[in-house]
Amino acid sequence: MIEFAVVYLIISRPAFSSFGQIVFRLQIVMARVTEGDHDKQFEALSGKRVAVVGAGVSGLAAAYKLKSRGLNVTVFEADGRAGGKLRSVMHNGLIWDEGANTMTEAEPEVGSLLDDLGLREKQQFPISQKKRYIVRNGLPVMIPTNPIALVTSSVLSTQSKFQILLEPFLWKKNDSSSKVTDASAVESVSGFFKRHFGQEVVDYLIDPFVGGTSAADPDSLSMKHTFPDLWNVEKSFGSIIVGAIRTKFAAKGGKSGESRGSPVTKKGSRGSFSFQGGMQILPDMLCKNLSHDELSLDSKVLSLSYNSGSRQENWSLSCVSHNETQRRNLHYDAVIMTAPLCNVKEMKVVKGGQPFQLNFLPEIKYMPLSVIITTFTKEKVKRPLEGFGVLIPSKEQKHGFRTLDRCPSDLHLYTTFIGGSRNQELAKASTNELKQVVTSDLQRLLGVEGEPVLVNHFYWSKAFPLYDSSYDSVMEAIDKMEKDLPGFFYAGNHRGGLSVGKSIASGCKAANLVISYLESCSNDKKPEDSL
Ligand SMILES: Cc1cc2nc3c(=O)[nH]c(=O)nc-3n(C[C@H](O)[C@H](O)[C@H](O)COP(=O)(O)OP(=O)(O)OC[C@H]3O[C@@H](n4cnc5c(N)ncnc54)[C@H](O)[C@@H]3O)c2cc1C
Ligand SMILES: C=Cc1c2[nH]c(c1C)Cc1[nH]c(c(CCC(=O)O)c1C)Cc1[nH]c(c(C)c1CCC(=O)O)Cc1[nH]c(c(C)c1C=C)C2
Repeated sequence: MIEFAVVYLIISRPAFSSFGQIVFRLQIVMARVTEGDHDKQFEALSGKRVAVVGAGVSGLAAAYKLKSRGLNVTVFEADGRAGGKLRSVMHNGLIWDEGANTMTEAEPEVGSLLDDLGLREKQQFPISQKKRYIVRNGLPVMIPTNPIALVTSSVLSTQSKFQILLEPFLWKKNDSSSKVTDASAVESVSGFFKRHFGQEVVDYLIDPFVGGTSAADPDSLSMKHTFPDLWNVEKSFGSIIVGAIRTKFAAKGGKSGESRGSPVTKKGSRGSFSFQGGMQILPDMLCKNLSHDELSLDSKVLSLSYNSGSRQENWSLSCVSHNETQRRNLHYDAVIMTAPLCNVKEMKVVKGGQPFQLNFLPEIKYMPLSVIITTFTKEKVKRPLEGFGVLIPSKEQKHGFRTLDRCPSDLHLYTTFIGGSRNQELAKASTNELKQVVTSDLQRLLGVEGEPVLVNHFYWSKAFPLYDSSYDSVMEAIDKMEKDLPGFFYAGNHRGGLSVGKSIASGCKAANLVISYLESCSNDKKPEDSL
């Protein structure tokens, strides 16, 4: 049976707005407070060289932070372009994204970066942000966003609605939690939500949600790694509903207090956004800050070598261009690695002249995904739907729906994601086959007629790493690399979350760790230097 998550998104340009000025002024005030600290850091770090491997959003954010602290950075990118999973296309007046379509500002690092880059005025918020749909009985139904909407919604049966309301009394403990081995650590997302809310909630809310945020299915995903906050809520409160209410009240209580009431929380509350020109604007702006020598495109890192003996530039790195005409060997004081772990595994690492085997890095499963762009003239779409998008639960795929909108006035543009854990084979299908699938779905879902005006296909063979039950071993392996290799730091979407915001935060955290590491190195060397 064909099963996959299907989506479409409607974003209408004229309704986007921006709040650039107010936020920018706030940021200038904060910069003054920290000016003195920056001067000291500049002194301790000047002349230090850091290699950043990968020019995805995590690597570029790390490089931006390091450069703003006065460090010399070089970003190495295997591809001929920067951006990684952020990839926008402009064609005949149309703009679409073949990678991430939107991002949020839940992480404070994102807000600071948008302010610093002057990107506030380019932010675009989709209209009808909260109108998200799932397909039930073949029709799009709006996902309830508050308890009252849940009661009146047709997404769930009355029994499931009662089960949600009574969850504080009815939720079941994880049977395995009492065993000696902490088997609860590998509980699946579906197991966890079934214990709290029942199977229908898993099938019609959780399954489409995880499909639309990781292209995975709830049986394969580890609860601990996919929803760490909810995992901890259960540990603290037992009931998710009780935990959510108490956390919300605690947060409201804190808002009035100066120290806790962060402007970021307020900014972040506007939800998902993109930029005029698409998501690619973000890596493009980050690249603008780097000189030609600081961004080395078409430079695949093949090997890294650490030598503790030398007082400076302990790391040497070799890279090669696509056609292997250019091979270089360069020296650095620290390395931030942001390449996917499957690529790191292929690298040769040497420590103190001896091979440092990376065979402790586990095999990671990756989700393949095809992104299909189709446009239809407006008169050919009989039942247009306004909103953020539609997700199709696995259970509904028996209806044959497998199938996002951002466009000029006479066209509708749909972005359809096909693939994910339940549908790996179809993701690899030909453009023509996928065009038929998408057109047929859009026909049933939105009443489109005839053939699309434009079809564009982009295939990601490894779109997302799967945070499955074995992900603890992945985290342990990353920790081991960092512990055994001084000055080596790992960042990106394999650690702490898949989203653009979390990848940026991960890059910024790695940059902070590099700064602390280099400061500690320069402190250690001072007495020796004075000899
Ligand atoms: C189709 C799709 C849709 C998505 N939608 C969203 C969304 O709407 N919202 C959201 O928040 N997130 C979304 N995401 C997730 C998000 O885009 C990514 O998780 C995030 O951009 C990853 O950034 P990164 O820097 O960690 O990794 P990447 O972007 O993967 O960057 C890693 C870089 O390392 C380079 N590299 C690899 N090996 C080497 C080497 N040996 N030497 C040098 N360079 C190397 C790669 O070429 C790549 O450019 C989506 C992802 C995909 C694929
Ligand atoms: C298969 C459909 C997909 C759609 N987007 C993605 C897939 C796989 C990829 C993706 N989208 C988001 C993220 C970040 C996740 C995170 O941890 O924040 C990723 C990796 C953003 C996102 N998409 C949806 C939600 C609820 C979120 C979280 C942020 C937000 O609330 O805005 C749901 C969703 N995904 C897609 C659509 C059309 C859709 C809503 C109906 C496409």
